[in-house]
Amino acid sequence: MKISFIGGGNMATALLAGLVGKLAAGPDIHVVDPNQDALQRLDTKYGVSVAREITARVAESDVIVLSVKPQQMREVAAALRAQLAGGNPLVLSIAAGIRGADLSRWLGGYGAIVRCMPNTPALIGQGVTGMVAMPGASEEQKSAADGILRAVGKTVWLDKEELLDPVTAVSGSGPAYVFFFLEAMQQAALELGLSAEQGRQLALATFTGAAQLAAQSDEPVEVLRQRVTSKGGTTYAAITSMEQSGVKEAIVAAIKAASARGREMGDELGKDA
Ligand SMILES: NC(=O)C1=CN([C@@H]2O[C@H](COP(=O)(O)OP(=O)(O)OC[C@H]3O[C@@H](n4cnc5c(N)ncnc54)[C@H](O)[C@@H]3O)[C@@H](O)[C@H]2O)C=CC1
Ligand SMILES: O=C(O)[C@@H]1CCC=N1
Repeated sequence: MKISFIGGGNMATALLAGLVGKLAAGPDIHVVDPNQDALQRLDTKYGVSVAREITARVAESDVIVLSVKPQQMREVAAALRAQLAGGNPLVLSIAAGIRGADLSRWLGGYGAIVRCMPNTPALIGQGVTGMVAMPGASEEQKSAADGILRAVGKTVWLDKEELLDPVTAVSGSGPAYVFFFLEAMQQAALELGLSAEQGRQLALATFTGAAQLAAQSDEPVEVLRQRVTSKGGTTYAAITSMEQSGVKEAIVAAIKAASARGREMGDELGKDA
């Protein structure tokens, strides 16, 4: 498979890590980014072909991954539009918020588009990606998109594009919530007298172990939580404190705020001047 990435930043790097040597050889991957340092890093690490601007080379790809910031998508689509004339590669957008209809319009009515929302654990092959296809994407192209994202983790297909904003809020942004919770656990460990290294080991192993236990269990997470919580014991003290502080409500509100922001970005950035 020949794949081009427009934008060689964090997320493109995470995807490349899983793809190179599996779905595509280094030289069959082309990365466009104005940042010479980013290109140099990717070329050295993966032996990909690189360029600072979109050229005809991009149109020779089977799949073109749009991995720039949402705010750069319109400008990138305008530059890509001329190169797409006559061809039919799959355009795979990973940008938060940007809607398929807007992207299609910016690309001159182009139809072969799949939108997806990966997350950074893709870097270690443990990502999860929500995906939705626009009507002009063929079954073969959907399957190619699925293969690319499965090379870096799991995929979840959606039948409504609106659901990508909730997916962005839950799993796209989700690693940041986990890191935030880990930060809090590590801070508490330190304040209670453990060393930074001890706190890091205890917090990380607890998070990984509990997540794997939940994934392998048939029981709801609520039941698993209750099993840790002896009446009047230490966990009870902690959960009671969290309930009194409204922690669950705050997390639900935060994730809803992320979803609303995705929708708002779609409204703002999709508007034609
Ligand atoms: N970081 C994350 O956890 C996730 C990010 N995303 C989406 O991925 C996209 C990229 O995000 P990041 O990789 O975090 O951003 P980033 O800032 O690390 O990467 C963006 C790259 O695009 C390059 N760029 C800027 N203008 C360009 C142009 N005209 N042509 C080509 N390249 C250009 C920049 O030099 C930079 O290397 C965003 O749309 C974001 O919504 C999706 C899922 C998760
Ligand atoms: O924060 C953001 O907008 C992007 C999308 C999901 C993760 N990072």
